Amino acid sequence: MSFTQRIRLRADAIWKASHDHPFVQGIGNGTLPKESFKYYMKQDYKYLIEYSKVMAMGVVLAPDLKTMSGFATALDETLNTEMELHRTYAERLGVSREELEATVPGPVTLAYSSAMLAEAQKGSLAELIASILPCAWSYYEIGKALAALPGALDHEYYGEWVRMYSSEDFGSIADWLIATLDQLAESKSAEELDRLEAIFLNTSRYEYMFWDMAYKQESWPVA
Ligand SMILES: Cc1ncc(CO)c(N)n1
Repeated sequence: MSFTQRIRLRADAIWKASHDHPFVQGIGNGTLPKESFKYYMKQDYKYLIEYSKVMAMGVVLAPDLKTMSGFATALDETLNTEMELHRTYAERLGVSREELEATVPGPVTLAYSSAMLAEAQKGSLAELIASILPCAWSYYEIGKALAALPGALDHEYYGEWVRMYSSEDFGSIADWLIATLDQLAESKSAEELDRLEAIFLNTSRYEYMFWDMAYKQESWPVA
């Protein structure tokens, strides 16, 4: 079993909880309230700005040109393809570009972004990838699972979201991160692998919390 298969298995209960979350299921069967989706899109836009910075740090930490290029591709895909989805939905929701960019990050958005940035700043590429892998990988799994539900891909409102995250272009980034982490893991000690697993489990938990935050449109308890 590869290292990433091992940590994916350890995170299985968390990933299953995300998959079963009413927010995720609501995108798949079209019943998600638009207000929750609007809140999510705005928060996710802010999250993706920080996620992009982490990938840019991947370019800096990369040991060779091929790896630099992989992070540059992932960065471009996020800033110019994935975030374009958010900009398109914002327009449909009547949210201006200014309002979108001025979104105040909620508690989970801030905690999750900060956790990724902190791992990236420690200077090890493996830690950086372990922290962002649940993001790319779990969305691709969710995208594919929802795409298999009848009508989800063609849904007039949420179909575009499902098409984005089930797409091969999106999945190829997850596959590349998986392969890169497995390669880096080969030269790590057992202690270092445990540490990578702990990072992966933590950001997997944040993925669940992000869905839950969006469903509840949770904001700071004191404004
Ligand atoms: C919170 C979150 N995790 C993962 C992705 C996938 O890029 C996303 N857009 N948002």
